[in-house]
Amino acid sequence: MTAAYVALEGGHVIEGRGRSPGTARGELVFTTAYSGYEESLTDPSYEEQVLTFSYPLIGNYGVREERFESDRIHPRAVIARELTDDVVEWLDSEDVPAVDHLDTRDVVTDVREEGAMKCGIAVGENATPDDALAELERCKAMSDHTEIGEQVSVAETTTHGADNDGETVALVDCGVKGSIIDSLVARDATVHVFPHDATAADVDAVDPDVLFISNGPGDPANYQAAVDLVSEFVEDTPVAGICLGQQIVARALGGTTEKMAFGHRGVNQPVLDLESGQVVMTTQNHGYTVADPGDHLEVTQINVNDDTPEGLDGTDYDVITRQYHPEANPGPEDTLDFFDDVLELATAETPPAVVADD
Ligand SMILES: NC(=O)CC[C@H](N)C(=O)O
Repeated sequence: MTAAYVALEGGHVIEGRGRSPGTARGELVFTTAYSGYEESLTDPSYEEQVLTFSYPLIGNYGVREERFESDRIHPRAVIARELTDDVVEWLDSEDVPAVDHLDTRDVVTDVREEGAMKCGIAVGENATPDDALAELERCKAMSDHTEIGEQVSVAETTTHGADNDGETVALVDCGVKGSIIDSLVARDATVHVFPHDATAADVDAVDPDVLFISNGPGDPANYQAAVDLVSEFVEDTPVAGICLGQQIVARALGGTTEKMAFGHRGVNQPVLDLESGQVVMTTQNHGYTVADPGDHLEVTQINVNDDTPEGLDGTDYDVITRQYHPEANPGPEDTLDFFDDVLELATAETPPAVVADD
């Protein structure tokens, strides 16, 4: 075991036990999820962040690739009270620094009180507090990661469920989780996954029944191409979105987004559906929120803890979005029917088949 230091914005340095060596910097956030570490670590929405697990033991059921949401680990570094050897081996194999044996209650309390903050990490035989402080010094604010979409998106368009008979989905990949694509393909959709900066002509070429904006890391203000795409399509094509997708859709329709103090990350965030009065448990991972939905969207679901918008519907256009993660990986499966609703919206817009009248 080696030395490990975590330098927090403001200069406070916490000492821990080094498990996977290296230096890193990023926005310090925490998740309260007590399982699902494989899904969280491979969720592209954690790009440029340092993930603290508030649950004290991480790795107790091993590491299995079939649970991965993408092909790599996205947080820049990982902090937990206790990491198992299995998970450390995985982090080490991808050069992701890891620290344990520190009081994560202190880290979480700091983030809750001060908000998500920059941090610097140094782990290794000769690591020093100054190395961690030097990383902190170089850490950018999340909103300054203007090219973050490029870091996580596909380079070329790919197609999933090509042999399916259902709806055609044009999914804009701003850092999509694999289980979102799987949820659509399992419902017989053909999903064309486009780079985050796809043009209207690219998307038009597949004649989509619905334009779907994915989840993804960073500030929605840094995804102007996707915002423009929504504006161009929304009059004629149904639009759906998850998490970053909800934020992008709101920005495209005259709404605004803002940074939250420390965000929502966990698997037991209660959400109230304003029409049915039903509360569902949801899985979440976001640090921004829709501040004002604008004139073309209405809030249909809210977070029970802080009233922030969790679901939006179009008032003038066919639009449906969620701030939480209905694909529920990890998470309770209360919300999977979102994908049925999206495909129903898409079906409704499909012009009736022309039947020969002979
Ligand atoms: N999971 C997501 O799509 C996250 C959205 C956005 N990056 C946020 O932090 O709010």
